[in-house]
Amino acid sequence: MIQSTQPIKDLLKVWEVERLITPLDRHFALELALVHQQQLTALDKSHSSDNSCTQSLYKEDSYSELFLLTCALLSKQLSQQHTCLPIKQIVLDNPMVEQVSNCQITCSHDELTSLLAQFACIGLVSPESQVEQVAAAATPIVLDCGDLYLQRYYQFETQVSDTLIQLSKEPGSQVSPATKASLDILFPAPDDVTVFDWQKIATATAFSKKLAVITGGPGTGKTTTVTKLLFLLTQESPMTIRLVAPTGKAAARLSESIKASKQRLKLELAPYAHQINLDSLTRVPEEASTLHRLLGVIPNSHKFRHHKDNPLRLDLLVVDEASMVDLPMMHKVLSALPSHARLILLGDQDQLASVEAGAVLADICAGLKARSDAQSKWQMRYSAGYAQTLSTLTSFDLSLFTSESPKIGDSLCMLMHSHRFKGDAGIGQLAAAVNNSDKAGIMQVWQRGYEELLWIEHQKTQSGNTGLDQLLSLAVSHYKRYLELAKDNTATATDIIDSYNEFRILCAMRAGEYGVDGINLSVTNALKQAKLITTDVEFYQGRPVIIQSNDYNLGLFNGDIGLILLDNEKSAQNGSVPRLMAHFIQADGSILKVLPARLPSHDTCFAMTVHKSQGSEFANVGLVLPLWPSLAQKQLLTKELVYTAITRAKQHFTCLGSQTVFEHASLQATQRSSGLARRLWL
Ligand SMILES: Nc1ncnc2c1ncn2[C@@H]1O[C@H](COP(=O)(O)OP(=O)(O)OP(=O)(O)O)[C@@H](O)[C@H]1O
Repeated sequence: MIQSTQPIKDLLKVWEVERLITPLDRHFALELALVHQQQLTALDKSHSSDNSCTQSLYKEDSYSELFLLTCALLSKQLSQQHTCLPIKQIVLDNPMVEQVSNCQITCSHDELTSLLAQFACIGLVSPESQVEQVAAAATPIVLDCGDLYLQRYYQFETQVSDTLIQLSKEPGSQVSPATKASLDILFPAPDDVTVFDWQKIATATAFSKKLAVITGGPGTGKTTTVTKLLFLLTQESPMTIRLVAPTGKAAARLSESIKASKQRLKLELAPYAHQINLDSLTRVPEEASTLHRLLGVIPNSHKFRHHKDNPLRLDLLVVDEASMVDLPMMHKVLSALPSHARLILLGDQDQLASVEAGAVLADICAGLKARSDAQSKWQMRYSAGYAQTLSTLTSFDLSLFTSESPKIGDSLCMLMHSHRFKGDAGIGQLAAAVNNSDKAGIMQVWQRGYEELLWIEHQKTQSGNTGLDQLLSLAVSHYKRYLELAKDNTATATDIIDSYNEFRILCAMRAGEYGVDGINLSVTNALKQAKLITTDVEFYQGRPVIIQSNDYNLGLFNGDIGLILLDNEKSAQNGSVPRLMAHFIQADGSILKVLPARLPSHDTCFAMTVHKSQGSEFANVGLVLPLWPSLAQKQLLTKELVYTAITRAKQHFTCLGSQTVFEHASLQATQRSSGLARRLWL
């Protein structure tokens, strides 16, 4: 059932050298092969008199070879952020997808599935088996519905889906005529009665359900909706509410948005002060923290203080930017949730999936699409009974959106109208066309010549790339402002950081001339030429830094961005000579200062990856796409990546690229193998 030019053990080394697998993948496969061998030896001893065909069959070398190959493929799959390996996706005549195949699996996918199901190291999940039984069997690998999992990921996925399903079945607050009256005040009837106010429907959902997932693109009103909901809830009874986001930057932005939203709500509700208790607006929390902080980091440990046996002390948890939350983290959050607590997930399901394994938010929303392709439209999926409840509460007839198999559909709400982008504005149009993989639409938007959009074509000549030069001039003109402000002793660190955040270059990848490394170097050189940086020392006034690893003791986390600035404040206090410190804005708006020498691993941050930009927004964004992407780079260029980059921009979006690469990326959707959508929706 397996043919190869060399033993798989040797091929693993070849594949590692060719970077088809990582050293970790090879190590992992060899370790599991060892466990397999030990189990065979144990079986051998216990069945020394047993001559059954199956026993002898599995001792054959080719079976061990197949097992070793399968383990390497599974590990590779996990390294690429999938949570499982669907056996049907294995390319039988070239499983490692080499230039020239060195090994083939000579049986069909079905035969392969049946074979793998019989390995002692692989636990088979039958329709009757319970999650606990599978865990108790403690096989390192699990085979469920044709998908192979590591036991750990299988547990994460099944427990996350079980908890979400359970939460979606439970009620939130009791609805009453007073709830309807308050909703009517919070959301005045639209002029056009045929237009549904999905914000009102989402608020009613999150009020009456224990789980609410409110998704939508930028500016669709997720924060506005959740502010109104929290206001409504605080009218009812006191509640401990916590607001969190995956990164410090996203938490700070959530805090800012809630504050602004509360201000707007106060003005909007002023005429109704005699009907609704405005005082409870002060009880709506504004402070947001990171998920790490919420769960309680234990220094030098990967475990958190809060977990199943020491749950969080809260009644309602709001998680913003949920698309950035990976499967293991979602598992930790759900495990730490006390049994009475309610959960609201906010996010944009079309954004890049999390940096680590899984695509949890996209999987949660997957059931609202008839098909998995980009053109398929979203459609709500309410149970008939709940549609009726929502219709009564909101006065919108939701009977059109019912389903005979709603599953978790009652807990979902999708906001589709962006209030940030004007209907005809370029950024919104381009983001929508890319999100729909609409090739003709993308071309039309670029050709319309919107003031908000600038296309720069790579123009490679013998002496350089004039396209890149144009982007660098743009970068110099933007970064000049904050670098000059940094020299002004009267400017505060917050002012300087705000000015720096007006512009950012985003790259599709890290390495290469057009990756983060190359572009950071080019921008630094351009700023030196413009005399805006006048030193070669590592830490200079105004150097932007991005943290690359978590340092729980310092309170700095992967992706945090700060500026090296003179600590004028301290010197004004004690009269000392100001010294350079790294300044970071915290989620609560305060500044964290760290000695540059104490910073954990970090890089310069004139340019950053699109991945790291999630949860942030900038007035002006410049996206850099590679000129001639390699095959591996092409796989990373997806519509989610381009969409995320475009939607980081509030005022101007510039792209340095070539038309073919932009088009290729916009037409390619991210595929993350996972069984979560199936568990939630089938
Ligand atoms: N129903 C509405 N009518 C008019 N303007 C609205 C409405 N809802 C939201 N807005 C405005 O749209 C802007 C974005 O709203 P909000 O911050 O709530 O969206 P969001 O989805 O949370 O955005 P982001 O994706 O940036 O987090 C705000 O200026 C808000 O005042």
